[in-house]
Amino acid sequence: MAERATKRIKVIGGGLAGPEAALQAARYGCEVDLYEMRPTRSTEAHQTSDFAELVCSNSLKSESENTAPWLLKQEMRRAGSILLAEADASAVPAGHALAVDRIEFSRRVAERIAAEPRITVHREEVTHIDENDPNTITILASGPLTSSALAAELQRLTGSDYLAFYDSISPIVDAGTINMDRVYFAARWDKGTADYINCPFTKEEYDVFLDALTTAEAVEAKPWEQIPEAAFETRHLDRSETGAPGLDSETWVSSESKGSQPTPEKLQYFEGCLPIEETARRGRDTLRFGPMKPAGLTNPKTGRWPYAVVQLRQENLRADSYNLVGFQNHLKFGEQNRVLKLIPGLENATFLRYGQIHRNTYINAPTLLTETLQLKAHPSIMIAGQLSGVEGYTESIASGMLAGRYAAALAHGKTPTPAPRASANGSLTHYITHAEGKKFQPANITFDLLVPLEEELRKKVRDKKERHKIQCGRALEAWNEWLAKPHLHSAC
Ligand SMILES: Cc1cc2nc3c(=O)[nH]c(=O)nc-3n(C[C@H](O)[C@H](O)[C@H](O)COP(=O)(O)OP(=O)(O)OC[C@H]3O[C@@H](n4cnc5c(N)ncnc54)[C@H](O)[C@@H]3O)c2cc1C
Repeated sequence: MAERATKRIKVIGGGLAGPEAALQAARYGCEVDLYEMRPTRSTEAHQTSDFAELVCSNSLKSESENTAPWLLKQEMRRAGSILLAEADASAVPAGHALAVDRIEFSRRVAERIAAEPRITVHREEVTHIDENDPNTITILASGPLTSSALAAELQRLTGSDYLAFYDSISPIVDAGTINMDRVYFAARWDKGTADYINCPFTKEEYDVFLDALTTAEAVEAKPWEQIPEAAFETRHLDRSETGAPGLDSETWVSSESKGSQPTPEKLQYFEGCLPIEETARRGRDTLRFGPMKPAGLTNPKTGRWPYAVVQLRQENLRADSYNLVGFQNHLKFGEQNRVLKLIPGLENATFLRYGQIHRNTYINAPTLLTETLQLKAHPSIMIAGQLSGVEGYTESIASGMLAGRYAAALAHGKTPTPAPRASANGSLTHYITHAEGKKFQPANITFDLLVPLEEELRKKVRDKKERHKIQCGRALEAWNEWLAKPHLHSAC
């Protein structure tokens, strides 16, 4: 039984990081107030008032052993991440990836929160944070779509400007409206189970589709999409879903640009992270070698790879809806309905959701945050989730998990010990707190962030997979040691 903490924990945000932080802090004996503004006030992307709503894809990325997303999840499982456990319990078939039934996932998280007597839920927008309250540790986990009043409050506290960048949503199609005679199930290179529906194109079909896509009408930029006159770089981050084997069928790519205000005609996009129509404009074959890559996807009807392919990934356990992998876009809904129906097999499709693009907010963590996710200027305020500069569902949950544990230690009058640098969790934190402030970009977990192998070992082990295996082994060892440290247990 955990001993009672002397300070309360206030968690702002009922998305992914917030509930995980709240549940962790409660588990370690703290009284927690969890604030969520929905349904009173919603964001541009959320559609429900549920906790832990996945606003876009339903994938928590790769489960392939010795990949970076797998490593992060393994560490989280060992540390007892509550949301990841509920994600595991809500899993749907998705080849090498962990994808979840989003409704079931949210329902389970809500159940866990309701069952925790130490958590009090407040359905209200937080617009003020008292940095001088000696009795409260605040975890700010209000996400990439933090309400503007709270963003202004954050600016007051940090004294620095916030950033805006763009992020995209792929369309979802009603499975019952897919013409199954024209499509086929297959796993790329026959690796894993054949969970993806593939829509095969001939050259003629591809040409027609490409012409329609590149000339379709785009949405005008809304006020919330405008990039503010940022003090440092403005950026765009996007996901390009590839479905490639060995990957988690989802690769987030980012790059940066110095931004000026976008015009309605032309939003600023970044190399390697474009909406599908922008990628298509790069060249007639760009899609065929990118998100519409047919390699390894043999069509059983022809025995050959098609000219190009659109992959559909299962959305929920009932398998009654699928998302169009990599088809985030910024087209008008009517135009999407017209253009996407040119995809073979989707000629009579009903789209349950169209692609969209949204503003995101995050802080300049290298300047503002300590390795235990506390604001340097106000140590009783912590930042977790996407707002802290990590990128992705799993990374946001991981960050909430760490914040909850650190906050619990602080509430018990202990000094939290940061996650070890060698671990995936520690590497993510190390990245956001040590990257160059001026060029800071949010990041997913990748091997680039982990401690590299010594030069000698690198030369000896030529195979990349083998090197990754060694890095994962070292990370898990360091993580286990950290988990076993008494300072964490003394907080419970
Ligand atoms: C449009 C979009 C699509 C994305 N798609 C993906 C994807 O497909 N895959 C992926 O891995 N990542 C994706 N991300 C990135 C990121 O993983 C998610 O945004 C993730 O939900 C971040 O978790 P979080 O807990 O930090 O924030 P959120 O999950 O957004 O939770 C923050 C919560 O805080 C609440 N809130 C905001 N302001 C206040 C306030 N003032 N008072 C009280 N409550 C407040 C919000 O209502 C929200 O519920 C996407 C992001 C966006 C914006």
